[in-house]
Amino acid sequence: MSTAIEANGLVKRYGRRAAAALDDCSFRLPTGRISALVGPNGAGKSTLLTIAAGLSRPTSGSISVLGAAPGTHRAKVSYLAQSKPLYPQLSVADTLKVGAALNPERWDAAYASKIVEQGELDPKAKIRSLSGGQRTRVALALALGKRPELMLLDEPMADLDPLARHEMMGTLMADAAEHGTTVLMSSHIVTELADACDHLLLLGGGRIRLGGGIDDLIGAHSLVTGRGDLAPHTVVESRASGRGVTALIRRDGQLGEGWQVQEPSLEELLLAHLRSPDAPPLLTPGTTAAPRRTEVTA
Ligand SMILES: Nc1ncnc2c1ncn2[C@@H]1O[C@H](COP(=O)(O)OP(=O)(O)OP(=O)(O)O)[C@@H](O)[C@H]1O
Repeated sequence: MSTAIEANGLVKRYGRRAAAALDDCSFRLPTGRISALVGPNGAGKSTLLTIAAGLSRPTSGSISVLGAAPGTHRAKVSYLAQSKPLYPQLSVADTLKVGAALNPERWDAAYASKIVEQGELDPKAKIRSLSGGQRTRVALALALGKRPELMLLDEPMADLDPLARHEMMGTLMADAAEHGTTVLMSSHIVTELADACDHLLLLGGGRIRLGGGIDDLIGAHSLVTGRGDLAPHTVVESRASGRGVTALIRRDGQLGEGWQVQEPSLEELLLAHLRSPDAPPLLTPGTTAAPRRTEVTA
C-alpha cells in the first residue's frame, strides 16, 4: 500500500531553549486511511499537522507528504487549521467562489454548495455574521470542495453541535471512503473517532505512542481482571479493583488461570495510554517509518 505521510525522527522546537513540541516522531500513514490524531493538550498534534501542510518546518528530521516534501502537492492537500480562518467580510457564496478560483482543476462546486446547504446557511450571509459552528461548516465546505487526496484537519468538529457533528462526520467519512481520500484528523472527542476512523496515531511526549489500524491496536491489547502475576505481558496500566487488579496489557503468550479477559474499547485503550505516558509504544506493521533515507525536508 502506498504512503500518504512518512515522518522520520521529526523534531520541532519553537525556540532554542524551548522543550521540543515533537521529539523523534516517526511513523508511516498508508494512503486511504481515516486516521485519528489523538493526544493530550500540548502533545504536538497541531505542530505535526502544520508541518505536514508545509506551513512550518521541522527543526530536524524528515517528512514526506504524498511522496514529496510538504507543500509540494498543495493542490491535492486540504489543511483546516483549528482557528478555521476565513475572510469575515465575504459572503458564504463569495467564499465558495474563492475556493473555486483557488482550485481551478479540482473544485467540485455542487459538493461544496451541498455542504453549505445542509447547514441551512444563507449564501448571502457574511462570514462575520455566522456562529462558530456555521463558520466551521463553510471551512469544511472549502476543504472538501477541493476534492483533495489528503485532508489534514485540526479539531474540525470542535464547535459543531452534536447533530451537525454527526452529520458532517458522516459526510466526511462517506466522501473519504468513496474517493479513497486519506484523512488525518486531530480530535479530543473519542466517541466521534471510534465511529469514523479506522486508524490511530496517539502522540505523547512529542512522539508516536500508538500507531496503526484501530482494530489491530485494540486486538493487541486485553483488559484483564483478576489476581496474580502478569509477567511476561506488557502492563500498560494497572489499578486495584474490588476483584484484585484490573489492567490493560499487551499479551505475550497465554494468560495464566483465573484472569477474566475482555477486549478494550477504543476509549479504554486511549485512556489507559494517556494515563500511563511511560508505557512502551506500539506501532503495528506497516505503520513504522522506513529507515531514514535522504532528507526530504529539514
Ligand atoms: N507558535 C508557537 N510558538 C511557541 N510554542 C508553540 C507554538 N505552537 C505550539 N507551541 C508549543 O508546542 C507544544 C505543542 O503544541 P501544539 O499546539 O502542537 O499541541 P496540540 O497537541 O495541538 O495541543 P491542543 O490539544 O491543546 O490543541 C506546546 O507546548 C505549545 O506550547
